Amino acid sequence: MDPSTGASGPNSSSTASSGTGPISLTSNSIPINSSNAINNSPPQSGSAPHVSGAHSISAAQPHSLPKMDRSEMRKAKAVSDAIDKALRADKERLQKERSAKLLILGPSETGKTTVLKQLKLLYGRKGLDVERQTYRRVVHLNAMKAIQALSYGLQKCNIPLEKSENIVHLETVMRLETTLKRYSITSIGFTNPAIPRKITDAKAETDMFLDMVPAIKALWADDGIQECYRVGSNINLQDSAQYFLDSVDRIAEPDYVPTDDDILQARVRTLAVSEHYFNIDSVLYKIYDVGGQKSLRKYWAPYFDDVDGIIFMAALSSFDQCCEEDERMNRMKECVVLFNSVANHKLFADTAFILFMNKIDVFQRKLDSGSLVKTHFSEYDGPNDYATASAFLHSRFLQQCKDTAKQIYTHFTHATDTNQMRVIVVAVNSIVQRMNLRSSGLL
Ligand SMILES: Nc1nc2c(ncn2[C@@H]2O[C@H](COP(=O)(O)OP(=O)(O)OP(=O)(O)O)[C@@H](O)[C@H]2O)c(=O)[nH]1
Ligand SMILES: [Mg+2]
Repeated sequence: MDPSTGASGPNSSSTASSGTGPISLTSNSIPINSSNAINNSPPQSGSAPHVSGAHSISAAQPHSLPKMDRSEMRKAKAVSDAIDKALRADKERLQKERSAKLLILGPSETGKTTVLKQLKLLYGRKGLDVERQTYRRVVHLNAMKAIQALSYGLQKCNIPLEKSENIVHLETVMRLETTLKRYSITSIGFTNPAIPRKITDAKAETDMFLDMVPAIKALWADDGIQECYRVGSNINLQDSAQYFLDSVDRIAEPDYVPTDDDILQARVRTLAVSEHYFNIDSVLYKIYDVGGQKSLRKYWAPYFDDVDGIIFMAALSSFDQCCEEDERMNRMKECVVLFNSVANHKLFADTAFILFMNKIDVFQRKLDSGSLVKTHFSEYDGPNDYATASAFLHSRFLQQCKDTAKQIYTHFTHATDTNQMRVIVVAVNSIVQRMNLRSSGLL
């Protein structure tokens, strides 16, 4: 698959290519409630020269100027402070005028937090450095969960192990089930010091992982497990399974530090809505990442007011998966239902609506390994190739819009690919800005 660059248009789609040249965007990622949220932004044109002029009053005076007495100095200082204050207010007002609120919505595991990580990488001052060390344990847990899911999948799909001597490893992995359940990784457990120590004890997790390394390596090399990886679409396996299982030696190194790619591949379930600030092309974006599980969707509504843009994430690769919460429901069909309720929401009538058909790489891999779209969408009678099948699945979403004039901008995305996301974020920014100008009557 070789995605080609193209501008996205209303109710049409595009896939941005990797490797496009650098972009000239200034960037800032500012933590919530940060008092320097505005001050850290680049100065607005016209304000800086006045600020320096105002400050010169309290600096040492040149000899040629008449001397001021104390009361005159105080007055001058008061005037200077007042000018500073007015300039600050002006700067904040200008900043607010060039700001946008963006929600990232969609079901669980569609890649919402991954897009946010990319924004941190592309526009954050510290990239992913703040969380890098914490991800060490996440990576170890992800690798253990991956081999565990494959071991259970082996039984579910009735596939025998290639080497009988690996049975002992299979038993080791199965025995870990209850232990691993305790170590469920969520965005709350990830950051909340109030969570019981056992769950946040990174050393215990890493030790457990190191003990399991021989079992993980032996099982991952077994043809039975490999077969299960190829054919098991419903064994609850993370998309990053292969990435981490191929990297076991590297991530088991004593001085292992997660790379940016490791962090993008790592899976942490989001439980609480989080707010993030980014300065993209001099526009201050307030971006919300939400938890996509069904039980968490009731927490989305309070954020629906005054939204300038929505990125709705759908996983193209979920066409052959069932929902985690309800095994009888197809994941993509459930996603289409959710899309219907968001796209037709009355509060979003004038909101820029961007649909990310994500995980194109996993989708391609599934088609290549013989998973048939027709098996899950009986009305589909086209060939099982990327172009036709993705267009069909995309049309399921577009059909949901009751307002036929509503513009849905689609991108076919690979959210773990930073080069592709760099191009797509620029396109999203321009869509949101265009919609803003239009709704304020300036376009
Ligand atoms: N291969 C591949 N993996 C992806 C892609 N996008 C996201 N992932 C992986 O999918 C997993 C889930 O992604 P998240 O960003 O955590 O999903 P989410 O939508 O935030 O899920 P919730 O927080 O539960 O709502 C992670 O392991 C990501 O690395 C993609 O385009 N390709
Ligand atoms: Mg998330």
